[in-house]
Amino acid sequence: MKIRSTTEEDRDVFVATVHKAFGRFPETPDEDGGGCWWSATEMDRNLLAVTDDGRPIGTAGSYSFELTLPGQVVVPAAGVSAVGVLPSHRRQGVLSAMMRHQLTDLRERGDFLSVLLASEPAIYGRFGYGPATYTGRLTVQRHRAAFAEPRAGIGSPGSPGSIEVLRRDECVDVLEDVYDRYRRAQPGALSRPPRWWALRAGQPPVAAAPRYVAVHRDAEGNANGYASYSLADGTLTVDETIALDDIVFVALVKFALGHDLVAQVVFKHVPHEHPVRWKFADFSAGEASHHTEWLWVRLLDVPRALAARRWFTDGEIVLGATDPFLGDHGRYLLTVRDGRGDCVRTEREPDLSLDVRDLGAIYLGGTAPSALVRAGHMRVHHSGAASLADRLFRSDVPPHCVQWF
Ligand SMILES: CC(=O)SCCNC(=O)CCNC(=O)[C@H](O)C(C)(C)COP(=O)(O)OP(=O)(O)OC[C@H]1O[C@@H](n2cnc3c(N)ncnc32)[C@H](O)[C@@H]1OP(=O)(O)O
Repeated sequence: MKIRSTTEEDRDVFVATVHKAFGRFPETPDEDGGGCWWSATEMDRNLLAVTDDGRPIGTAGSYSFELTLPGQVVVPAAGVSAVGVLPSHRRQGVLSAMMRHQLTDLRERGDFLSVLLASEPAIYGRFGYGPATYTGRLTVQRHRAAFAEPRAGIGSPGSPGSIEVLRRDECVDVLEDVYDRYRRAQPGALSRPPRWWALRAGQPPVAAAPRYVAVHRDAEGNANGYASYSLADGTLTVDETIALDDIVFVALVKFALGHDLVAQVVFKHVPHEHPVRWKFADFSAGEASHHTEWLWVRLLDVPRALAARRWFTDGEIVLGATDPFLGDHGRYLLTVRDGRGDCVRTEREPDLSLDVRDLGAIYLGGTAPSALVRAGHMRVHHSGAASLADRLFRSDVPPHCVQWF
């Protein structure tokens, strides 16, 4: 078996192989490639595993995304996707070989972070990825959806905005623009490169499936939020509610819950701790479900990654980090002053010892280090180390990602 990089000429064989691995059939693309999740794949970043006589048996791709870090820092991140090994060739180390090849390639390209969505959570920890953002659904029965008066008087119904209902195809430019402004301010969010919108790749509302979109505008008529939705059998399902502030978010939630001929509204991608649940007079009006990890993060260069994000508490910590898959072990001194982190290798004794996968999990501030200490995955070397790490690694805004890739 050998692993090789692909070019545009390999697109058909790459697409056929990944579909065979997933047991699915490639949809026939329409004229502009609409609706095919794989259409935006970047063939100069992909790998193909082939047998000695040249038959393809495995695939691994990566997109050139941007990721927003705590403190609204936007950095490049490789979005690993389209990973598959033919059912006839599994559990023989093909994926492990592709992961090693891919991580080495990404480092050589200068990437210091890679991210993915895992088809099964058991797969990627061994390769150094940890779950860093979480998502869930909020289902609200309309008859229970009375709103509480804001006790501080902020965000009351009179917010001077308007909503227009458009078909997805009538407002793609608006969606692209609002999403882009949203994701730059939201830790954990990924870019949706223009190519994704042009090719209608991914899932709705990027994919061209029929959708209505409630576009929210401010008093000057500038779009500052949207909710893309569909309605079937009395359930209105919102794919994503993207808002530039909380007042717009609530306006879109109210819009969805005000829709006639609807018994319940399912809001996808609303994390369980989202403040919108406090907006209901009955706290339990919104039923949280489908809580799951979403974006997995892998640090490819620990000092660069730690120096890239912003920090919200001054202090210093020594991390003893092991990277069993890439055989890279080290002690790192992180010093935070005025929001900036400086990270260097050190000989000092660690406060905390951890696997690089757990560093990926805590990196965006969405997983508390103390949870991983309590789970027995991180070792503290003195009694204050877990709370020190909790204070340091938290994010100003909880990380969240709605992008599917
Ligand atoms: C980011 C994405 O694209 S997610 C999509 C991932 N792809 C899929 O889910 C498609 C269907 N599945 C597959 O194609 C394959 O089963 C893969 C890609 C998940 C695994 O490929 P393989 O070549 O079989 O993996 P490989 O043999 O290298 O396994 C390495 C280790 O991971 C373990 N492993 C691999 N897949 C799984 C799994 N699904 N669940 C649990 N453990 C797994 C193996 O047991 C092995 O463990 P070991 O080192 O202790 O022996």
